[in-house]
Amino acid sequence: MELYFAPLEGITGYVYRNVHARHFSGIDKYFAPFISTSSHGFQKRKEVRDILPENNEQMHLVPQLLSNCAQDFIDYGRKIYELGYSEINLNLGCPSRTVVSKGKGAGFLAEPEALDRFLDQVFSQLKGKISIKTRIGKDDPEEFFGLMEIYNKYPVSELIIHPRTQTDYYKNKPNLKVFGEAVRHSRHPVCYNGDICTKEEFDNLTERFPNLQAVMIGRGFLKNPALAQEIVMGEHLKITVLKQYHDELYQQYKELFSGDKPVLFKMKELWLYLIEYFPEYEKYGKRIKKTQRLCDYEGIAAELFSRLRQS
Ligand SMILES: Cc1cc2nc3c(=O)[nH]c(=O)nc-3n(C[C@H](O)[C@H](O)[C@H](O)COP(=O)(O)O)c2cc1C
Repeated sequence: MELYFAPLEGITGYVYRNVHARHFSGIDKYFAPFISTSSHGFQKRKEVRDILPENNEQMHLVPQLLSNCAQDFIDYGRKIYELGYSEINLNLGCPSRTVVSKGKGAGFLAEPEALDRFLDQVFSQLKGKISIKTRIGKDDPEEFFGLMEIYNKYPVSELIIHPRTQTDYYKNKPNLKVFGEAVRHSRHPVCYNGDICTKEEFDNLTERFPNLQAVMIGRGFLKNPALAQEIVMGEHLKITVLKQYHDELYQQYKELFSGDKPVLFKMKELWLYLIEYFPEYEKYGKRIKKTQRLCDYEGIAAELFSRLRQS
């Protein structure tokens, strides 16, 4: 069974992925955050930079596209295969209102006929591997049975299922009953995604579903960046390595951005998840959220690591 690092837009860009891959092992594939297609081709240099092979040498990367236009997907897809990638992932899970209102991400799930036509055109014209990351419906988990029939018609290389509906966002619990039905009825290898943050949660899931191709983890890896090696090799997170990982990430963001604000923005987003690992995390979490200057941030981070060493 393989372990995948989920795409987390705004957090797991190439700088983050490289730092993570340098300090922690056990990840079979990293998925890049989505690139939204348009009829004008790649729009932002930032998007291309994120998936350039020279920026991703230390990992197996799968680029992801967010699209409801088959021709745009095909045009972007060809460019991505030309870069040397063997797999592209289609995002049918993003629940954000701006994405859904355009009929993309999980919004596309509400239009099964259009989705069927989209997949028909894409699979007949693109010859590389295409995997799908999907939620189980727009509003109702029952939608998934119809969606499965559509997915089963095409040579999808892997079906990654986050068993929530779009309207669930990240609330409620993943629907393991519907996920189990999907595992039984899918023609394709299935990967589970959602709410796995500890080895115990991983073990419970894989005991219940022993035939999964892979498990994809997002926030769990942000909370404990050594979780994959803990699952695979029983190696727990070491404070020294965690500190090196933090320091290198911080350093790289300082080199990349000018001014305190964008660096703090990136680090604050990371701490939203990482903080739970530290003692008295609520108090420190608030202090990090409030900081406006890098020098103050550095003081709080140093205090957090020294508290962790003492605990
Ligand atoms: C901040 C954030 C950004 C995300 N960005 C993406 C994205 O670019 N593409 C995608 O398919 N899913 C995205 N997701 C969803 C995650 O990949 C994943 O499916 C979700 O967090 C559930 O898995 P987890 O419980 O292991 O985190 C994002 C989630 C969060 C919280």
